[in-house]
Amino acid sequence: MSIQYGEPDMAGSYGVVDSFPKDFGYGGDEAGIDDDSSASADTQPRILLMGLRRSGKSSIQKVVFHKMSPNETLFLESTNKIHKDDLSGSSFVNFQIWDFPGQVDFFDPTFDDEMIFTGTGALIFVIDAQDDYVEALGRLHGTVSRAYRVNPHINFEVFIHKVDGLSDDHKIETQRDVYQRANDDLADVGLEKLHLSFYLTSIYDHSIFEAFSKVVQKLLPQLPTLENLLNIFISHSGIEKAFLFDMVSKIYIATDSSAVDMQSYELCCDMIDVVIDISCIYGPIEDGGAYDKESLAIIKLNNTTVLYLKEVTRFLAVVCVLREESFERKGLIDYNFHCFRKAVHEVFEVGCRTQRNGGRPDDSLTSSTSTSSSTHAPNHRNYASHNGSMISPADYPEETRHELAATMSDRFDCKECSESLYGRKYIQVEQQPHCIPCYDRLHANTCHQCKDLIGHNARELFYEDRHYHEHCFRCFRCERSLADEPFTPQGEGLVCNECYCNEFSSKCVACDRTVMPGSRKLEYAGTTWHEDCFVCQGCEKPIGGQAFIPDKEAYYCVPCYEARLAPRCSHCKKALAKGGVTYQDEVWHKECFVCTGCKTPLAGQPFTSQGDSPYCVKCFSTLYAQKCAGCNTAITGFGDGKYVSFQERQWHQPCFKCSRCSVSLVGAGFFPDRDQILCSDCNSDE
Ligand SMILES: Nc1nc2c(ncn2[C@@H]2O[C@H](COP(=O)(O)OP(=O)(O)OP(=O)(O)O)[C@@H](O)[C@H]2O)c(=O)[nH]1
Repeated sequence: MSIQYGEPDMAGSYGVVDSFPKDFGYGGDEAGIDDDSSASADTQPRILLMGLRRSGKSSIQKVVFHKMSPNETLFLESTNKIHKDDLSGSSFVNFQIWDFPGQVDFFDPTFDDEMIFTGTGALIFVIDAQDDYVEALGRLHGTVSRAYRVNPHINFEVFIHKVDGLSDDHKIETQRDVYQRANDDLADVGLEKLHLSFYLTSIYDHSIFEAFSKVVQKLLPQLPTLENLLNIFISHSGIEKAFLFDMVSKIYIATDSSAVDMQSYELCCDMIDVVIDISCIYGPIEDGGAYDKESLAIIKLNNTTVLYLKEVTRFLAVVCVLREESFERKGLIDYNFHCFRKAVHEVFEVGCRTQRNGGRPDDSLTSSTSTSSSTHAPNHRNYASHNGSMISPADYPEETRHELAATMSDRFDCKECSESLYGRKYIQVEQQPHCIPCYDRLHANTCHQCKDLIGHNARELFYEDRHYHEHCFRCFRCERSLADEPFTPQGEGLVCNECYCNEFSSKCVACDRTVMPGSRKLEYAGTTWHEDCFVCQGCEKPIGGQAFIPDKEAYYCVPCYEARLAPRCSHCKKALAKGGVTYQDEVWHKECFVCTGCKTPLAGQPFTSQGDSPYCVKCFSTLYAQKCAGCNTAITGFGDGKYVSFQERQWHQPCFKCSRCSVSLVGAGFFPDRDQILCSDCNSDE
């Protein structure tokens, strides 16, 4: 099988560029690099993407560097020749990415491994984790051992890719297995020294950007300097976390030395997308670029966190995460940012001038550079003269700036052991710099789980005041990692949602699945539903927070109930959902049940009927009631008790008495005498 090279005229003409840092160029700032100083294409350092066919190499390159959406990669065609992607014009990092076809054959005579591996900074080997990876491991072994023999300075990076399809446990198990087998294979041929780094990646989340960031950072000789600059910047400005991002690729080329938590990183990545998208829509059309000197964005989240993005160079931006109260000192942050920006420019100026001088530092710089520092990595003293003017909140404003500038350019020692920190990594604790050993000894947190110290370079996760190694942050029941999962504290331990639900949560009566804590649910009559499962029996739509009517075992929204089941008012014939009155086996809206005579509502009032029609007392009395032969008022039956009836006449009971002596005749014998009624005594007197 023969391999074609993407640009045949360049094949075999590559200059020897040694390991990556040498002649490492940057897409510099406008004034930063002369045209003739940028590395020519054939001497640019390169990153190789290798792996079996369809492992995802081209997708990675397209998603990270060309903003292709992950779904579009489904339509990528197989690569059949080496594809060289030159990023020098569009990205901060001035390198080429070579995407190799999956079927690359090292034994083909046209495969010039000397030429390919000599100028390589990093070799990324992509393994499809959703596939059987035995063949991939064989190819990995063949590739890295061959490359190592040509250039032992290459960084070998293994992307265990497409992990979006795997469960968390499966991911960890796959990583462990790949790690074990790959290293065993190398040990078998005596290549124990060859170091492989492993990353779990997917183009469907931020993991691919994070992994690429790590790959690129390892190739940056300026990394310690940039980290220190960011440390100083954040500690003097009340910022919690800051990333220096390449805007095109969303690779962060440096961050301060506090642990990177994925959530902050993802927030910052999302912010960059928002800024670029909005600039593309509303930015000045004539400039063409979505990102320029004026680029600046502030996003206030609803949890009192602020994200602050500012342009540093044509390709780089700082994205900071800070609390709202710290952002009140925006003037201070901006002033310190200004110092930081100047320092970053100067750091890269050094690289550019060094390049122009053919690899020698120029005279003006050697006088202020310590002899031990690399020409590409100015030590702390180089930038101290710039960042020395950064000020802390307590020192703000004005006059103290100069004092600080003076003192910081004098000494820069570890607070504990007093050893010089120039050119070394350090960590700020309460604004005091500590060397790494002192930091680990005095300030590193103890893991709540294993009780060991969490060293400065271990990934640390914390919940309230408990700190954990990343690998100790697990569910105490099923042991799964909780790094990217919601969890609930249970006494001293943490449990994942699934375990928690199995034990404590209620089940939805509709679907019989667990109602996850924190999810929206509905409880009624001691039963629980997922919000979406509580649907109207009629229209089958979720009822949500609306009123509903239970009917036997079913529930209906009001419109469905009215349309299908509700009884109809005997008067207006409209549905009656609730309330109402029943009269003579028929239902009525309260407002429809009125006196047949005067139309006043009768609900809650005494009423009587004449035939089928209801009447209020007043109307009934006027229209139909008999008059009492005693008092001549109506006998209504309401409140006036029983009445007595004799022949054509009626009396209220109290009125039924002897017309002469007024003795009550109720229950006694009486004698009608024309209009009168008499007791037996008065009758015999006659
Ligand atoms: N699920 C998932 N699919 C991915 C991921 N990355 C790439 N793919 C898919 O994998 C398939 C192959 O991707 P390519 O980028 O063409 O693979 P390649 O390694 O360049 O293949 P060759 O050019 O043949 O060597 C495509 O359908 C991609 O959509 C990932 O992170 N997750």
